[in-house]
Amino acid sequence: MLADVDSCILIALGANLPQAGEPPQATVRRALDDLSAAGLAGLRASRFYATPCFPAGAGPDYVNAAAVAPVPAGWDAARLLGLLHDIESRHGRTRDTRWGMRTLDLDLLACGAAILPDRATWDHWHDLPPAEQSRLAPDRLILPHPRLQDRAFVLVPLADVAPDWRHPVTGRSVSEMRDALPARDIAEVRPLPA
Ligand SMILES: Nc1nc2c(c(=O)[nH]1)N=C(CO)CN2
Repeated sequence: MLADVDSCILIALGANLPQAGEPPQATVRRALDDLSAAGLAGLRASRFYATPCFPAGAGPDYVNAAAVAPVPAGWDAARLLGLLHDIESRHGRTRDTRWGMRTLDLDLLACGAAILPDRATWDHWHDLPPAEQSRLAPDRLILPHPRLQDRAFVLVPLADVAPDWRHPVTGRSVSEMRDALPARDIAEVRPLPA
């Protein structure tokens, strides 16, 4: 268990298209290595999971994982987001592909207990439809991620590495948010053999 989950970043990883002849699982593994090599010392990764594409039928099954790492000294959320975008592009991610198809998707879920851009805006934005959120914050610097509490393919892996992290707005822990999801959603998130 990490000493202080409040000073950690939480990252969600997902991929459902092969990249350079390698299956999604290999891309996710490389992305984790890239994150460590780029300065996220002490990064810890979840197990890998096979998950049905959301929305249903929009593409092949995903491989999803999550990672947690202490925020490196002097780094802010914008620098972290820049790094995630860099690693996505290195692994063939283009920003115009269809929503259900990704060679690699790295989402910054949270940066410690930061609420960005600020509490009042977060309260307003997080209730908006996802398309409207993306329009208002194209760089996705709404933190915590507005859909963090909704998705089993995010919360099940995240509970492997940060079950006790608490959402700074709602006060709910990762394991509480996971347990609030429909059992059927959780059952669909299947651990892959190591
Ligand atoms: N199961 C699953 N479905 C998705 C995912 C994902 O990571 N996992 N990411 C998406 C685009 O961000 C769209 N749909």
